[in-house]
Amino acid sequence: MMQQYVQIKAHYPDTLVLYRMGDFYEVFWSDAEKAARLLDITLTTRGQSAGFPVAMAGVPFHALESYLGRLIKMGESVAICEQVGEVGASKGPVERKVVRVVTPGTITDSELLNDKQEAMLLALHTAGRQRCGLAWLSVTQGRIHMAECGADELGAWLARISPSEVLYSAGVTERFEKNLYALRQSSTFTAPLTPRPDWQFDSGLGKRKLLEQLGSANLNAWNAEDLPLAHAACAALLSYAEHTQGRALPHLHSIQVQRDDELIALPPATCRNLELVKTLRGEDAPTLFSLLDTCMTGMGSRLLKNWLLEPRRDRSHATARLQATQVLRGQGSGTAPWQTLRDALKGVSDVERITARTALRQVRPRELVALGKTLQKAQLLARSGTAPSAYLNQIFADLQPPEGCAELLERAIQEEPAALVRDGGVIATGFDAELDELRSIQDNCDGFLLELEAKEKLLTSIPNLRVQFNKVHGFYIEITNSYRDQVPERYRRRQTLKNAERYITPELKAFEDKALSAQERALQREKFLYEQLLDQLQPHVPGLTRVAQAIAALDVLCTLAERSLTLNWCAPEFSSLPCIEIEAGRHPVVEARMAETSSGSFIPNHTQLNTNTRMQIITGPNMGGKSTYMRQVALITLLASMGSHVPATRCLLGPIDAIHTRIGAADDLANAQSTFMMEMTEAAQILHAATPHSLVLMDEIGRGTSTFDGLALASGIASQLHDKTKAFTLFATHYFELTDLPAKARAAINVHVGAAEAGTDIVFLHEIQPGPASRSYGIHVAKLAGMPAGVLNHARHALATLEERASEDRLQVDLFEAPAAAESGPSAGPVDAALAQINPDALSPREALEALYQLKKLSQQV
Ligand SMILES: Nc1ncnc2c1ncn2[C@@H]1O[C@H](COP(=O)(O)OP(=O)(O)OP(=O)(O)O)[C@@H](O)[C@H]1O
Repeated sequence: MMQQYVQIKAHYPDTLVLYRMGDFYEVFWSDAEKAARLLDITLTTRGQSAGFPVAMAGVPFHALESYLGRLIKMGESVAICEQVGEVGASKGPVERKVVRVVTPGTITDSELLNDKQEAMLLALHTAGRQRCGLAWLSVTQGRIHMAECGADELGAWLARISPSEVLYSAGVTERFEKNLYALRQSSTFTAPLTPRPDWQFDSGLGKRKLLEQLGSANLNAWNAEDLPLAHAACAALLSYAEHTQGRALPHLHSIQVQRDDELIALPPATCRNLELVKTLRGEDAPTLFSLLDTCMTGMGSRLLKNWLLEPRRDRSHATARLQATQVLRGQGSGTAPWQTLRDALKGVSDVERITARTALRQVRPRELVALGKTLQKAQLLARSGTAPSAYLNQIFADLQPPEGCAELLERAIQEEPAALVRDGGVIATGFDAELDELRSIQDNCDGFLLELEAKEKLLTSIPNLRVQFNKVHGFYIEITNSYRDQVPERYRRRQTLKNAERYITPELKAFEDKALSAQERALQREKFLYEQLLDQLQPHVPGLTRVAQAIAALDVLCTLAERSLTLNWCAPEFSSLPCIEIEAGRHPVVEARMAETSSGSFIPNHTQLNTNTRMQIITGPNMGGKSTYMRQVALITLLASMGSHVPATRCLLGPIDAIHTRIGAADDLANAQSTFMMEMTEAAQILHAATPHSLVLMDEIGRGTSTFDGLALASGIASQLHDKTKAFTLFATHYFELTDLPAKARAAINVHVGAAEAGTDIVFLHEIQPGPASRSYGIHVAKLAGMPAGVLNHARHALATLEERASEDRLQVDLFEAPAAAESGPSAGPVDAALAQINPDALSPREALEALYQLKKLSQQV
C-alpha cells in the first residue's frame, strides 16, 4: 500500500495528498507533519520505512469538507485520492486514484465558496520586460477572460481581478518573480502564487486550446486573435484547471477580452482609498459595495461587484442599465416592478454554480431539485411581458429555460432526495421501470414470502410449512421430518437439519436472485441513471448559463432601483464634453452611517469641474470635511459610470478614463518604504498615468517631510497637474501658500470647507465655499481631541510668535514661477559622450570589441 501511495504522491510533490483508507483520509511523512501543524490534528507513527517510523495523520471521511475549507483558506492545495477499485477484487491494495485536486483558485464545492465572491484562477505570462498576458476564469462560471497590459500596470489588474490563485511560469526572471512577490506583500493581491512549467505557457498551444474549447475556427468573433501573450497564459490556465478537475471543462464556451483602454482605470490605491469593497482596515463593511449590495442572490452580488470594479469608459452599458433601472423603479403608484420581481427572486438557487457543477459532473441531487424549481420560476419571470427597455427585454428573453430541462429534472429527481447519490433514494418513482421494479421487490419482499407460504401450504397440505431466509443459505422452505413424504417433486433439497429439511423451488430461486441483489442493484441503477441524467443535462449547459446571467442581471438592476429609491439618489446624465458637475452631492457611505447612528444630517455640496475649471485647491480645518468631499466626487463619478443612480440632486458627467487617488499614507513597512517614499511613489505614478480625462484626488500631498520640502513639492505637483496633465483635480492641502496658484493658473480655483468660531471652540459647517480658508484651526481641533490645557496654551503662544515672525520675514517667494530649465539628468561625462557617438548597427564585431575597450578605459579615467 505504501508503494502505491509513494507512486501517487510522486505526481503531486507540492500538494497535500489525502489518501483514502476506509473511513479516513490519511496523510504521510512530511504531508502528515504539515497537516498536523495546520489542522491541529494528532501526528502518529505506524510501521517503518528504511528503518524510520512512518509519520501519519488522518481526518474522518465525513469531516472532509470542513478540513478542506480550512486548508484552502490557508492557501494550500489538496489532492483527494479515493479508492476506485472493488475491495477484494484483486490481490494487493485496492486501486486508488486522485479524483480531484482542490486549490484556492479552482474550488467548486458550494460549502467552500463564498456566495458573494468569485474564486478566480489567474495565469500570468510575460515575454520581455514590457508586456504581460493575463488569462483568468472562475471554474464555476462559463467564461475565460483575457487581457494584455504593460508590466507597470500589472498591479492594477491584479488588484481589480483579485484572484484566489495566481499561476506564473517557473521560467520567469528572478526580477519578475521578486516583483510579483512584492506586489503580494503590498497587499495588491493576496492569492498564493503557484509556479507552473515554462512549456505550458505556449501561445500556439493556448490558441489551439481556446479554439477547441469554443468549437470555433478562429477567435475573431471575440476580438481575441491578436493576443499572443494572453494566449500563452490561457494555455497554462486551462491545463491547470483541467488538471485540478480531473476532466475537461465543457461549460467554458465564451471569452471576454478586456483592453486597458475600455475600462475606467481604478488603480489599487483608488480601490483602497475609496473603500469600494474593503474598508481601510480590511473589513467588508461599511464600504460602497456593502451599502449597494441588497441583492437577493449570490449571483447578483457577484455581478454587482463586477459592475462596480469594472466600469466602462463607453457609456452604452451604463445608459442601458440606467434606463432599465428607471423602468423598474415604476411610476410611484402601486407595487413597483422591482418589488414584484425581487419577491420572485427570493429563494432562487445559484444557477450559475449548479450549472458549472453539472458540467463538471459534481452536482448533488438536492442542487438539481433547487435548479428545477428555479427554472420554473425563471419561466414565469420570462413571461413578465415587454418593457420600454431593450436591455430588460433581452433579460426576460434570456430567462426562458432550455426546452424540457425543468421537466426532465422534475421527472428524474425525487422531491426530497438523499444528500448523496451513493445513499440511494435520489431518482424519482416512475422515471425508470427497472428501478421501480427493483424498489418494489425490496418493498414487497415480506408480502411475497407470506403469500408464497400460504400458497405452498395449500398446495402441499403441510400445515407447519415455513418460508424463511438466512444469510448463508438464502431463501428456503422448511419442512419438518414428520411431513417429509408430502414434499412435492418440484422441491429441490437445499440443506438437511436434525428434525427438518430445507428446500428451494424454481419460483423461490428466481425471487431470491432478484431480491438478494435488489438493493445493491437498485443503488447501481440509481447511480447509472444519475450519470445518464448528467449526460442529458450537458446540452442544456449553455442555456442554463444564459438563464443564470439573466437572473443575476435582473437581481442587480432591481437592487439598483431599490437603492436609488431608499437612499434618494438621482439618475446621472452623460455628456460628450469634459465635465463633472454635481449638485447637492453626498458621500453615500458617510451619509448612511450618519443616518444609522442618528448623528445629524449630511451636508450636501456642489461640484463644478469643466474645461474652464479643472482644479480645485481645497483648504480648511482638519475635520472640516475635505477628504469626505473629495471622495464623494470620486464615488459619484464611479457610481454614474457603472450605471447606478447617484447621491446628488443632479449629475452631469463627461468622459472619464481613470480615477486616481493619493489620500492618507499607510506605512508600507512590509516593503520597507517610508510614509514619505510611498506618498511620492504614488504621486509620481499618478503624474505619469493621468490624462485630461482623469479624475485625480490629492489629499495633503507633501505633509510627510519638512515644511519647505513638502510645500515645494506640493506646488510642483499642483502646477504639473494644472499645466501639463490637465486632469480634473481636487487638491486638498494645509499649505496656505498653495492658494496663490489660482491667481496664476487659469483653470484652478480656491474653495474651502466652512467653519465658524465660537470663542475658543470651533463649529464645522462641512460646506464647500468659494475662496481660500482664512485660517487653519489646528489648535481648536487639538482641543476637541482632548489635548491637555498646558499643551494648548503652549501651542497658542508659540503660534503667535511664529506668525509674527513669518509676517516680518516674509519674502516675496513666487512658488509657481517656472524654473529656468527643466531639470535634466546627471551631466553627461566622457563615457556618455563616447557612447553617443556609437551606432551599434554600423559596427563590425571587431569594431564593437574595440569600442568596448575604449569605453572601459574612459570609465576608469573618470
Ligand atoms: N458634508 C458633511 N456633512 C456632515 N458631516 C460631514 C461632512 N463631511 C464630513 N463630515 C464629518 O466630518 C468628519 C471629518 O471629515 P473629513 O475626514 O473629510 O475631514 P478633513 O477635512 O479631511 O480632515 P483632515 O484634514 O484632518 O483629514 C467625517 O468623519 C464626517 O463625520
